[in-house]
Amino acid sequence: MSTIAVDRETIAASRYHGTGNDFLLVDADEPVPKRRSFARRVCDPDEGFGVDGVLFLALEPEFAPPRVVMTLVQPDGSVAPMCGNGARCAAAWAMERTGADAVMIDTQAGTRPAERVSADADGPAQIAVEMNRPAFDPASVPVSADAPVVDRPVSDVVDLDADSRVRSLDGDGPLRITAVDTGVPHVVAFVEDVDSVELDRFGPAIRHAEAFPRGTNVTLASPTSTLAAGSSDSCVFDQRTYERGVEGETAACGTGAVAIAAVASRLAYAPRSGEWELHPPGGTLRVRFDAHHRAVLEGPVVHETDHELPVSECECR
Ligand SMILES: N[C@@H](CCC[C@H](N)C(=O)O)C(=O)O
Repeated sequence: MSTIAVDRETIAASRYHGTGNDFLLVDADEPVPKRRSFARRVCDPDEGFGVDGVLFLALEPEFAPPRVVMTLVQPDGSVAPMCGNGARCAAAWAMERTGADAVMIDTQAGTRPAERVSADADGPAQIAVEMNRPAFDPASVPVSADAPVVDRPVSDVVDLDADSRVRSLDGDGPLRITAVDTGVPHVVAFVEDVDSVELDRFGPAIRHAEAFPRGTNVTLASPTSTLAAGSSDSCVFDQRTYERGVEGETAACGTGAVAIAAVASRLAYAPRSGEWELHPPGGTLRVRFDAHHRAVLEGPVVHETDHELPVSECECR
């Protein structure tokens, strides 16, 4: 095996989380030539930190606002083009280094402006990031179908066995799914109670369905009382997401939160304007759409710990 010489004994890394979706953040200047094996190692819950991914960040402070190039490498070594909570953590990291309250995040799914929306000394920073415009067309998701997968019976894409069957939101008939791209693909299903679903069985079946040639994240949503009342500009949903690349459920997913808002709006479960409040297990995320139908995702970011990782233990030479 070839060895790339590095003159450093340790790699600096910081652990952040956005609403419980946690990441190790590493400056792209750190000597990590083998990013996939590094990510597999440090994301491992036994040998590493058990985080949901590694964000390699290249800061470009000379611009106004400062820019940061973000690459997310996931626990399975795959690279995801976009990550809502990761982008919010990357923004906080860049803001700490530059003192700026606004930054631009360059992702593989486009450049995303981010800003600090509160500087409350007593609570976590609230960071908002402009997200991709949700797209339902088959080429964007992508879906191997001629027509968009919008409000289709789940049996159109996968044959779930009886134990994994979940009832639809109205409780009458099979589960219905909608596929949407929010920077990464999501399949959204509305159910009566997200906690009643065996997501560790239901998620992988859809995530690996042939209909999704690049795989998909699987997001469940159930409305809380605000939507049931049907009377508010603000809609509140419980959220659970099974993530591609993590191959498991995460405490929160930003692109999933935007996917819920986009699909709820498309299916007329919710008003097309106003603010959505999403409750994943890790906390609260907010989504709103601007005049150009671009989503803005907002929520807390916490800088948890700083680490010096021995190069020799990182499989990164
Ligand atoms: N947790 C993220 C999404 C990360 C990417 C996803 N796992 C994929 O591979 O598509 C978020 O907050 O958006």
